Amino acid sequence: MKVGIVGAGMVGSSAGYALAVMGLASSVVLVDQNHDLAVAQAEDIAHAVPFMSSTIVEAADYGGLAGARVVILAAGVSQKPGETRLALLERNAAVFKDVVGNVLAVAPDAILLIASNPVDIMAQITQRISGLPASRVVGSGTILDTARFRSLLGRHLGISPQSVHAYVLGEHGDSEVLAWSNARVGSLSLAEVAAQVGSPITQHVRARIDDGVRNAAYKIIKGKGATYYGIGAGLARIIKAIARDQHDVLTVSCVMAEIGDVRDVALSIPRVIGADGVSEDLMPDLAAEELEGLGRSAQLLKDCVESISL
Ligand SMILES: NC(=O)C1=CN([C@@H]2O[C@H](COP(=O)(O)OP(=O)(O)OC[C@H]3O[C@@H](n4cnc5c(N)ncnc54)[C@H](O)[C@@H]3O)[C@@H](O)[C@H]2O)C=CC1
Ligand SMILES: CC(=O)C(=O)O
Repeated sequence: MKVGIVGAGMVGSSAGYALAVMGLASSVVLVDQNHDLAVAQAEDIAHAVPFMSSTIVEAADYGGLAGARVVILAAGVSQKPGETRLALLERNAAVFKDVVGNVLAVAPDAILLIASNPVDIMAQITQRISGLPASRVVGSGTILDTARFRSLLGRHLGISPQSVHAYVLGEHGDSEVLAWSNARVGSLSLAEVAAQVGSPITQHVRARIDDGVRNAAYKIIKGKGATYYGIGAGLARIIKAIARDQHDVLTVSCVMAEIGDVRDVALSIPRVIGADGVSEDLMPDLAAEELEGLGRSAQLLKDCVESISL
């Protein structure tokens, strides 16, 4: 399977690296307006391949994306320390006006996997520009926030994050909702497991984990300028579900006809994803305050998307 990546910066190259070392694609093609950067990233990643897989990694112009089953869109600007994701909207919307048309001109059948921020709104803009069905325009959404939540819960409990089933919903951003009420570990409720391992989820623990998830990007960007390993692996995980038609449940962002009182908005809930993109939305049963938070998140995203003229 060929995977294209537009935007060969930190996020795009990290996704390319993850795909190559995991051997999830037969070919990865990097495209960037800075062609020299794309060439350098492709070469560097290609030098990891002999240790891990047989993926062919190349840089190209848009023509090189012909035949790609999935194209990751990671082009545009990223946050400076202290800047919100929403502050990037106008600049990245302008970038996508060119990028989406260029991709579809050569890869009309591809699934578009959006990473650029603010990712929910960029996914919605991409769907509008492309006219593709929502199922084929997939934002990475809260896949990364969900991983952060599982990582912190797992660390608190002394249990592998892969055995923690907990989701972050709504915006990939400040208004996101940690779905504590239906978090499970193995097949047990979080409270049961926490009691059995002697690590209760007190209000203090909950606040610490919430802060660790919600503000992770701000802290990492302050420390090293950008986040990229987490999302690189997250994008590769979504592509694994597509490449192997796994029908996995992942929190990705897609335009939904309605959520609560808000119509036509992209945000994350658990969704089934396979070879054709998203096939099902799985709306979880939430506590009242989580449902209210999700409604506020949806309304905020809707207001932002309406503020942008396309
Ligand atoms: N969805 C998520 O969970 C995450 C999203 N991001 C977002 O991903 C995006 C990329 O971040 P980084 O890779 O760190 O930025 P970066 O600055 O390292 O890379 C962006 C690349 O886009 C290229 N680019 C800009 N305009 C272009 C155009 N018109 N055509 C082709 N290429 C173009 C630039 O030349 C640059 O190489 C940002 O919007 C960032 O906020 C970052 C981390 C996590
Ligand atoms: C930058 C970003 O969106 C993140 O790391 O969550």
